Amino acid sequence: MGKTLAEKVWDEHVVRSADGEPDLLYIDLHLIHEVTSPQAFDGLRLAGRTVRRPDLTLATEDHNVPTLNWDKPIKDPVSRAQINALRANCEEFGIRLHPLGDVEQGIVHVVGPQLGLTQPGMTIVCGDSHTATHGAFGAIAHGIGTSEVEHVLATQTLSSSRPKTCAVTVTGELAEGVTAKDLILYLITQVGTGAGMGYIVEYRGEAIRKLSMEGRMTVCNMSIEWGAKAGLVAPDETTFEFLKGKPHAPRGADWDAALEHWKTYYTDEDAVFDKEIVIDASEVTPWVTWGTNPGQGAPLGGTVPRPADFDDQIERTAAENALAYMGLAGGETLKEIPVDHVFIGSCTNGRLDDLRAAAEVLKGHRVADGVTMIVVPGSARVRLEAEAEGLHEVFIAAGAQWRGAGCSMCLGMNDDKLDGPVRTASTSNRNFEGRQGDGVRTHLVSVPVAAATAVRGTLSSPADLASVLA
Ligand SMILES: CC(C)[C@H](C(=O)O)[C@@H](O)C(=O)O
Ligand code: SF4
Repeated sequence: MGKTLAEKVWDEHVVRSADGEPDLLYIDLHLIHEVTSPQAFDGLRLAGRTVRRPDLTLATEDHNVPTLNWDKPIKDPVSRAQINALRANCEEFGIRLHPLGDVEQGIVHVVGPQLGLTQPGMTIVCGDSHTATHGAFGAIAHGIGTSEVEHVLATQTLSSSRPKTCAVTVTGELAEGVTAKDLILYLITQVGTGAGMGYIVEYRGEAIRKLSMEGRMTVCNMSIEWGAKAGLVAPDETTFEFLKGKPHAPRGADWDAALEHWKTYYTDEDAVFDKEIVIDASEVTPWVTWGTNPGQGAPLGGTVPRPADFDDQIERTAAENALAYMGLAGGETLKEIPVDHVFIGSCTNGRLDDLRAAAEVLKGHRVADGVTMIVVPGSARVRLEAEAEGLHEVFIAAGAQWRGAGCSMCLGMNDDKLDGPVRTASTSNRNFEGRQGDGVRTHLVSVPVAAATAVRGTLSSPADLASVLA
């Protein structure tokens, strides 16, 4: 019997396998950031260990960094301590770090791909739940806990039970104006936030093949939001084109050899998945969450559901609680819901393509009165590339704030936190209670929807801007 893509990659990395025990896997790339690494380094120190492969380990500063005055000393004492600990640990253990001010500094899941470090067929881990982003290149990539970070630092291996495999086949094509973000939000609404538990998911089918690498990263990024251990896409010409010429991509004869090998990473015709989900791309429309988990979503063109719409008692209670937190009754027309803030950024939607899409919508428009909009590039390189194209001028002219790179308002671990019962439209991946600050009500949306919402002041799609004077 043939193998799935995930099985091929897994099998190539097994160092030791024994009946009834987890496999020991070799790890090709270990990414670290300031939040989940300090105790791991403490553990190494206590045990008198070194880092086994500093050359396969890369650190960046992302969660705790300020996006204003990022060239000045960090004011917040907690954030400063986190960043200083990372710097000291990287220095002591000989790990390459991209600190604030470095062109490669940025969100760990933006930095790996932009450097060409993320490649097909690799195993990639990071003490961060959105590591599946790297699966877009046909890698097995997933989050690990801090004790596992220590284990990987010390041994470059990870003890891991072989997950089951799941295929999400997206047939047909996404309609004009419908993005990868809408697709993944739609999927999670359909299957629920627990459907992927215990699985490595392969996203496949026509609509996935047509996505750019950025779109594939957006989809894979949110794999954890429906419980999957990892999400991946088989590499193809789009992948190879993206990687070619990137700083760490192979060159010359090495490139040819790599390419030949990368082309073996696909699911064999006769391979069998443990679970299959089929989605019709033509049913996906611009999507928005109304609740407090990424599966509580609805078409932007519709209304907020009422608790009574849910047959399942657990879902009904969850909807009641979510609506109460969100300050909604149910039944509201989504496009009439006013927002206070708009956040464009995060490892889901903070890449150059996303900023281009935002600028395209904002060009010639103004952010609505009473709305604050921040645009946060996923990395310093993305910021520079955006500025070279003049995108920042579009944002500033529209009245948005143009910031430095980092996780920013995706989660309240830095200065970019909001306070109180304010409402945001956010291109990030989590709308949990308190995620963007105490009491903050988050609606997850795509980049074009976020930009259009900033202009109209209520949840909107770019098509709605026709009626707004430029
Ligand atoms: C801080 C970090 C451990 C966390 C994660 O694992 O995902 C963060 O990145 C998040 O998005 O909530
Ligand atoms: S941008 Fe958000 S989701 Fe991504 S790593 Fe940072 S905090 Fe986590």
